[in-house]
Amino acid sequence: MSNSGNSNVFSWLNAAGLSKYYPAFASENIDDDGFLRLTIQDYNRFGITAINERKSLFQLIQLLKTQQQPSTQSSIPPPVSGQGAPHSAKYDVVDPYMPHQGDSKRPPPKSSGRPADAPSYVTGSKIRVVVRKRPMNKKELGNHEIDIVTVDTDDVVSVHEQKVRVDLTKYIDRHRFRFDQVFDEDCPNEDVYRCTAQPLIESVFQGGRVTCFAYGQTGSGKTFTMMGKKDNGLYGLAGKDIFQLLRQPQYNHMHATVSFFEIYCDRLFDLLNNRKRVEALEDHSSNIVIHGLKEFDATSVNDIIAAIDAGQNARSTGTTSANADSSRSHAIFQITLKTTGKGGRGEKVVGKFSFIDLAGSERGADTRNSDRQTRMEGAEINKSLLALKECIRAMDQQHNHLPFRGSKLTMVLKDSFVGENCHTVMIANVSPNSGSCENTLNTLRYADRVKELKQGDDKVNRLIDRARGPVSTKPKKQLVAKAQPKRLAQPKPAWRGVNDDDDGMVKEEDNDDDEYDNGGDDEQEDELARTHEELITRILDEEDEFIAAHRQEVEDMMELVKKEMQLLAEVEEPGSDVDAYVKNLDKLLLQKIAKIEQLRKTLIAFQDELKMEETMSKTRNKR
Ligand SMILES: Nc1ncnc2c1ncn2[C@@H]1O[C@H](COP(=O)(O)OP(=O)(O)OP(=O)(O)O)[C@@H](O)[C@H]1O
Repeated sequence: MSNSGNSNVFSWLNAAGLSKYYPAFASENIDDDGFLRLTIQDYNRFGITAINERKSLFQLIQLLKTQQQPSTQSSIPPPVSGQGAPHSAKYDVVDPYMPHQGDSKRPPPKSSGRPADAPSYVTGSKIRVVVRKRPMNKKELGNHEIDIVTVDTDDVVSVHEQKVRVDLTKYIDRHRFRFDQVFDEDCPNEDVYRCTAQPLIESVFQGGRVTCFAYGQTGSGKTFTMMGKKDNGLYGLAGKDIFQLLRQPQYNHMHATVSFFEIYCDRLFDLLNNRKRVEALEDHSSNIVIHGLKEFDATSVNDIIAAIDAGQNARSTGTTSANADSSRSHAIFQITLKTTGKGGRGEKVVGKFSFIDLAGSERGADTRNSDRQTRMEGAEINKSLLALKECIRAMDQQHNHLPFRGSKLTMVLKDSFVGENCHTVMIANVSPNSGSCENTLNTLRYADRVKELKQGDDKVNRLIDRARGPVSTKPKKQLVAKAQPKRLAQPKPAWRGVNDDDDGMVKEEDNDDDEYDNGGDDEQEDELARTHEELITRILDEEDEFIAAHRQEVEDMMELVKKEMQLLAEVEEPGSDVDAYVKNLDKLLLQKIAKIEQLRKTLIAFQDELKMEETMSKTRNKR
């Protein structure tokens, strides 16, 4: 087969107003003369019933155009997304576990064709991974970018990557991933909520810890999903259901509190208290307590909206320019249910719902940036996303040791990973435009990795066990770094993808051998990247220590200055002992010199680390 006709395909489809079908055409389908060779899948996809092996693109365009007419009484299903069921039915879920939900007329969810159609948390798994595609925006359409992401049946999402061969011919590399659920660009927040967070609300009243992450590149729709417009984001929708349940008599001994904080460069800032820095500390029972974090009582969804507005405002109007960009920090909004103690005393936490709007996933790749602050942010984001994946894995596989100390993000979420009644939902948001292809693939690979390790997947568990050896309480940095693709700082390599095969079947592709069988250059580069990222983490820790040492030095100096003033006052008294004055002053000056020298020594060591980091960054960029 030839692909010479393929270069014109896009312009033909574009001219016919059908450019969105372009990703569906693999180059192999086009003959020299512009005829298509259609597979059985294509027949199904386009609803072609006449068994004719060859069909001209023109004929196909006519067919597709006919299908697009709203008035057409055709029984042909829509060709690209939402095949089979009309869209409104596609995401509607009647959740048998939520009797308060009300609308019993809703049709059942579209079958995925897999045995377990019930939510995964009902079928035993503690994690559920879904993908949400956002619509193309005006800018992307204005730039004539193509929508390369299609949402297929059976919860499969496909990315049609445009590639060029060495002989400069173009072709499409199609990557397919299957998730628990995939939402297309027309799906409203309410449906995403109904299929992800809502079925877990009641478990929070039963002592559960539920965590809902929005993951994806900057601008892919994380905030849109979490916040929505007014109160139709996941935060607000969950709030509505929580308060509705709180009004029921069996829960009248409970009340809700909210807190909102962000993690920037491994440091915590309270978004409901002027972005004050707060600390995550481990108490004597190994619980993580966020010391100084403000919690506010919430009695209605309006309180939730007000808290979110205040927090978002604090996020975008922060005093430092660096962390003013929300895509560089993780935002954590928590609704905690507590028993109401007498006179406000003796409160006990019943359950907690945590929503996390994660930092832009592509920021983790910023470890090669020329600006040190950006490199630091990138390294911390990378570290936290890797640690998060490790913790979700450990939780789902019920490992005894949870590597929550791998980052502040996992540390503050410790209680959401341990215990029987913990559930996690990850919403991987993707942008549809061709310019975001690499980031979209990275997002899907990361999410795929989280999903792949769901409990019960014996084959994968075996792979992991082989790679891991004994379980440790620290994240396997070496393993993680080795698993990085050539662009090391990307959050996730293609451990396993689902690719198209000739027969059109979705096939699983194990790339596990590649993880451990890199070439020498790759290994060297991995090693360098790992050392570099470790150095960045160390610098961040040392920065805190240095600032603390400097503060201590200033306080000590003030003490010494006070003593000097005392000496001055004494020496100015008539008949003062000048020998004692000189002796004591000398002592004080020596102490001051010692303090300054000590601080300077620390400063020089810190400076050396910064220089080393700069050199490493340059070396990595040259490679
Ligand atoms: N499903 C959707 N439907 C309609 N518009 C959407 C959807 N998802 C995102 N958008 C729009 O796309 C833009 C980017 O979305 P959003 O700000 O949520 O991205 P983000 O991933 O949170 O980015 P950042 O990491 O910068 O915070 C916004 O203008 C938003 O309104």
